[in-house]
Amino acid sequence: MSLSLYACMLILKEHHLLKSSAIQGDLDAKMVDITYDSRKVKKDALFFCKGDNFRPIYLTMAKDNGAITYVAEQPYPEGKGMNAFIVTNIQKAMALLSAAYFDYPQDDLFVIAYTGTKGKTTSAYFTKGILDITTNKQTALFSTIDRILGPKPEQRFKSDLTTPESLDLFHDMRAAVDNGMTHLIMEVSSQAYLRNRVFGLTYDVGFFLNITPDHIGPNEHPDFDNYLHCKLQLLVNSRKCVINAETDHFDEVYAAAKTTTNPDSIYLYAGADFQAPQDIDIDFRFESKEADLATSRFNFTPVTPKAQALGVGGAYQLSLIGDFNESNATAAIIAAAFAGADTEETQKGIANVRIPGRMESLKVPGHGQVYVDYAHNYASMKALLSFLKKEYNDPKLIVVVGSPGDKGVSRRPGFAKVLTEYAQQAFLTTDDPGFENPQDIATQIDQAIDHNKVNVEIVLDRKAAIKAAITMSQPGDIVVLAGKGADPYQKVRGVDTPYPTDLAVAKQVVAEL
Ligand SMILES: CC(=O)N[C@H]1[C@@H](OP(=O)(O)OP(=O)(O)OC[C@H]2O[C@@H](n3ccc(=O)[nH]c3=O)[C@H](O)[C@@H]2O)O[C@H](CO)[C@@H](O)[C@@H]1O[C@H](C)C(=O)N[C@@H](C)C(=O)N[C@H](CCC(=O)O)C(=O)O
Ligand SMILES: Nc1ncnc2c1ncn2[C@@H]1O[C@H](COP(=O)(O)OP(=O)(O)OP(=O)(O)O)[C@@H](O)[C@H]1O
Repeated sequence: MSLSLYACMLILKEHHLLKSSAIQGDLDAKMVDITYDSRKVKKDALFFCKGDNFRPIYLTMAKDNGAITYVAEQPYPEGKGMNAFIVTNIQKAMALLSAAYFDYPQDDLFVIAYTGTKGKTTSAYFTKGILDITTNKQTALFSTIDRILGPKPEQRFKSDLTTPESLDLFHDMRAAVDNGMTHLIMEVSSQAYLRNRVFGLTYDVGFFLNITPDHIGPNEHPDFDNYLHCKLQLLVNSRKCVINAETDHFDEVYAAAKTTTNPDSIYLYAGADFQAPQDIDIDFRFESKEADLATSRFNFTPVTPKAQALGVGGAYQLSLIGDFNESNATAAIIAAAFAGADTEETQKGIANVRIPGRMESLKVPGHGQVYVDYAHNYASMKALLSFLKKEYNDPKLIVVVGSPGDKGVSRRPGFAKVLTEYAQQAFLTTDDPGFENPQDIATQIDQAIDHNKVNVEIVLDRKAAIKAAITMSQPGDIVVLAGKGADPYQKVRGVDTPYPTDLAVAKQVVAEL
């Protein structure tokens, strides 16, 4: 892979990003490496000076290590003797130049993108389950949990971000193409748009699953309007748009899709009981059928002619319970149909999908049933707890939960509200406290709980909280270990401190009972 100075200049000029440039020699000179990390620079590299924590010394290091060109929002004396492109927006410049450097790998992939406050990972995994059959395992996945770039075990690794930095994104897309992948399913966070990680990227099909307040606060979105605005960009950048008609802010969401997409290429889905406004045609409906505590069954019905043309209507079964997962599965079925899956492949592929940390359960002899789930805001906890209340016929709910530090501050009153509405017993504990004191976070949640309705204990040691919850539970009770899913660490003061996972801790507790 390589990129010439001339190509950089043209791309930056075309997008009106170039403020000034300093070229040391021949414009045809080529960069054969690209990075934003001075520690990874190789000979003849293109280096991006970006980030809140960028220091000019990194440019010195990059130059010493062989970088010949830098891109930055201001000139640096440390870059003397190098080629320089000074740009108005480093994140946009990095996305565009990275796509060019890796030779536009998105053009060789059918790209399906999901955004939404909840359900991205689940929908992405359901889609992968189906398309692995349709494409014979030639489907890549960029999710919060894993990044899968090929069929071999060494082509799969844990994700650090839901949506990678642009340079990493295009690097991994190129690797996926080189590994023979033909399709890509990716989760797109609102942060990805806020930070221009996906700037210039167009998806073949883009999904808007839902939106509720989250990710608002220092280091994230300044307010809900900004959060919504960022999420809407996914639809603006999709060739076909698929929208959950039951989402809050539907009118704004539909309007965003229409700005760049003809209504013929916009599809809506909803549950069977959803009353749509008169001027709206729902293209796909799903309807719950009988379910047990291990399996969910539902019918999926294309209603309009354009939906029927996709041809994947029928009866479906999931190994992941929760009525919200039928909505996620509906999105996945539509995505797979656009990618060419038929009904049989879709039914087979989706039926056995399980996702680490989502609705994992554990039977505990002599005690209540344990559920581990990644629900970590008001909307997802409400979906989870109301589902369990209904399915288990109003059991006693014992919930272990904490709220992270340094972000998502709105989750704290949200947890207090949902615990007051549904739980009988809560153990407030630690969940990625970052640079905050976990006791303060727990106290903030506790203060907003109605103690006439819920008994609350603060047990900061998460393992001890899980032990206390399981030990006190009686047969017929439900113990919910919420918020961490399958996370194998606690983020404490900038360090990912190893943690065995909630399910592993629960199993250990049960073994010792
Ligand atoms: C606020 C935010 O999005 N920050 C991301 C961003 O950081 P940044 O651009 O400010 O970079 P930085 O960490 O300040 O580093 C400064 C620069 O110096 C460089 N450096 C550093 C040391 C050195 O010796 N040499 C050197 O060159 C670094 O490589 C970097 O380029 O780019 C980094 C990758 O280059 C990300 O790791 C980082 O995500 C942080 C860790 C993060 O937690 N982000 C969360 C909020 C996030 O993005 N979450 C969403 C999901 C949430 C949602 O649904 O919205 C996600 O997509 O994961
Ligand atoms: N459609 C939905 N509506 C409401 N809650 C949901 C929905 N889908 C999943 N959830 C809940 O949210 C949790 C997280 O689900 P999932 O990981 O699929 O979402 P996500 O959008 O990837 O979340 P995040 O951005 O936090 O990583 C699940 O464990 C479940 O409790």
